[in-house]
Amino acid sequence: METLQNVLTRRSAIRLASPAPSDEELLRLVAAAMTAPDHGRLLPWHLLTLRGVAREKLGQTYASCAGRDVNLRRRAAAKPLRAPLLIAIVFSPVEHPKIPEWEQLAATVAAVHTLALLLHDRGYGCIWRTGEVLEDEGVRSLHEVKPGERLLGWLYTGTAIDTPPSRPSPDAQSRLRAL
Ligand SMILES: Cc1cc2nc3c(=O)[nH]c(=O)nc-3n(C[C@H](O)[C@H](O)[C@H](O)COP(=O)(O)O)c2cc1C
Repeated sequence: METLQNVLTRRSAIRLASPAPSDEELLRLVAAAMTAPDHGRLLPWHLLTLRGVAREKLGQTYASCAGRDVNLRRRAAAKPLRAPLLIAIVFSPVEHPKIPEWEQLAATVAAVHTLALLLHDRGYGCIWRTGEVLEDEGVRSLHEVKPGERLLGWLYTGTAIDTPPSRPSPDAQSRLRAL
């Protein structure tokens, strides 16, 4: 796909079904996403894939965050099952004399968005999902998030079921001016 076309047609996909990329295909895409700009080449992030039972485990952890109400717990447990593959994003900033944490976060987001564009290029859909559960100790521990690291959410990944509603064209002029 031509780059401009890729960027213009990428959308967050809310409803996702199989197929999702295999581990092998995903590894190739992650290798390509690692070329995103990254001051100092610190690669201050890693990804975790959750498929099948791992998604169910995450659902159970969500349910325990949802309180006692059975319906709320059931709904929470089903959330990670909305896509065949969840790619968890873990931010691992390092102490660096010249590269502050915000730059490391920027590099991480650049890599994640590059991955989203590459998934789109391969015909897959995804959506970056976050929420209060990111701070939950059970969720952090399931993802083996260490002190000083931060779980940034998940790329829910698969094949988009719906055509997304159109979005307004961005008003680029309001965001770009000469000094
Ligand atoms: C850091 C980040 C977190 C996001 N978290 C959520 C989320 O929790 N739930 C959700 O529905 N969308 C989430 N999104 C997706 C945005 O809602 C989506 O990108 C936005 O609505 C624009 O839609 P588009 O990607 O189709 O252009 C997130 C996006 C980013 C970049």
